[in-house]
Amino acid sequence: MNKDYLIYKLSETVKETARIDSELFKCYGVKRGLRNEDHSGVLVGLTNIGDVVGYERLPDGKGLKAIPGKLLYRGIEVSDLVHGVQAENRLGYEETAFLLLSGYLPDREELETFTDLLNEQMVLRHATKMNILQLYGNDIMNILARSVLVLYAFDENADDTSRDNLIRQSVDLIAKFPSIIAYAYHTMNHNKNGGSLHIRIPKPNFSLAENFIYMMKGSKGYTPLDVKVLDLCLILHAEHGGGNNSTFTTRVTSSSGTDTYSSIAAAIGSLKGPLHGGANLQVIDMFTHLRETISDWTDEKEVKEYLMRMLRKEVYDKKGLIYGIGHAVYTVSDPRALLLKEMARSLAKEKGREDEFAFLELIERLGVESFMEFKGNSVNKRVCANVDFYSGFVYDMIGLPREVYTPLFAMSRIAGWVAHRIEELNFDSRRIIRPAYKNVAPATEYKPLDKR
Ligand SMILES: CC(=O)SCCNC(=O)CCNC(=O)[C@H](O)C(C)(C)COP(=O)(O)OP(=O)(O)OC[C@H]1O[C@@H](n2cnc3c(N)ncnc32)[C@H](O)[C@@H]1OP(=O)(O)O
Ligand SMILES: O=C([O-])CC(=O)C(=O)O
Repeated sequence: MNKDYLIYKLSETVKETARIDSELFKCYGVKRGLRNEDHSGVLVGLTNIGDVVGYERLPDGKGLKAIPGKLLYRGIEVSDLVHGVQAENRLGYEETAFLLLSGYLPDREELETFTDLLNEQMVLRHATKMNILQLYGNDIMNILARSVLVLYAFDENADDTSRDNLIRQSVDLIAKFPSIIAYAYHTMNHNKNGGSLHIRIPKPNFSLAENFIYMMKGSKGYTPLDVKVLDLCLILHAEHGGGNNSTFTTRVTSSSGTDTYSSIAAAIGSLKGPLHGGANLQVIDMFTHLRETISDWTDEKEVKEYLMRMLRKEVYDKKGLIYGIGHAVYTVSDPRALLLKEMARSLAKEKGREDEFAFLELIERLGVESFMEFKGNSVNKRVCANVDFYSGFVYDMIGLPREVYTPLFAMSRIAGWVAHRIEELNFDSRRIIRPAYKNVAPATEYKPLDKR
């Protein structure tokens, strides 16, 4: 048989054999996407780390009430954390990572030591650097996952899941992600576009945010506000409870007892998806498309009509989605998007890009409005802009290339992932995560090869 025909035939067959009638989910009480009928998530675990709040339960099980979103890291509201460091005119990602890992805010001495430790470990050893230079590829999330898997080979205690070792590995990964991503970008840019191969050594006195921009752009390529905004992005993306797709992936893989590198590589793969962390790229592509397609960026009628056509799958990528809008938990607002939007506004002023900011803000407002008109009654859910809505625009204003947008999410979220991995492996009553699937295929008899 022709091999291409076989692939075609398999694909045609799968059309039928991979199909599950949606009615069957109702019939067997199966929660699609581990979500209840009212859109709330099925409760599958307990955690002390992050808390994501988007609705309140009405008394007597009478449904959910949409409320402004709240995000707590170890019991502390993220907005308080952000305003706290801003009031002291400091940067805050290192403190956030410490908080997530340990469960408490570091004192001055602990913070200084932790920051020194991160800076020390940010410098990649020669073999790791050489490995990144050899990793050919078009996607930094993929290169990052492969680099993380290679770190396994350099770790003499890679499979040890004792608490001490997990903490050691966690700090090491938080420190190494910025260098891996920056070097991977320069390697890819060199291989694909003939760009210069910059291998800058991170500076011991820089914050993690500044070191990343420095490794990407050199010492003359950024302003203090760029560093402040990137640090804010890192604080805001660091953790989002146990249920988000990539953290849940970390928890599922950790529960089997696998090594840290395998578990984190899986989480990177999850985060890359366009419905999760990869949405920051989708938003910027959609924004670029709208900038080019909409003739008057202030014409609400023109913008809204186009967004409605997107929802009807008539234009753009014809997937029926407005990227950066909607969330599995948040309803009225995503607190991270609100904080990021205000930073984006200040940065747009500094960079002279206020027109684009105003256009993005209009897309946000009309995107929500169009969604509610188009889907509102059928899905009975309020939507808002999520954290991915403004992040790509912010990175673009800092002058970071689109290839690192989703990796930047990983660079921050690694703190949340490792905190959840440590929790998953350290409670007494833990069990391997192993839910059930109901088989709905009819029984079929085995036939010998020459009777098929
Ligand atoms: C860091 C993050 O991961 S934040 C999320 C980033 N992702 C995006 O921005 C992509 C666009 N948004 C989405 O796809 C979704 O809102 C998600 C994946 C974030 C959440 O999905 P869910 O929780 O399953 O959404 P929910 O159950 O409330 O959706 C209900 C309906 O609204 C639709 N919907 C949700 N968001 C959108 C959107 N942005 N545009 C169009 N339709 C949408 C869903 O497709 C679903 O339609 P259906 O009932 O016909 O199947
Ligand atoms: O919580 C989610 O499902 C997705 C999200 O916003 C995140 O992981 O930051």
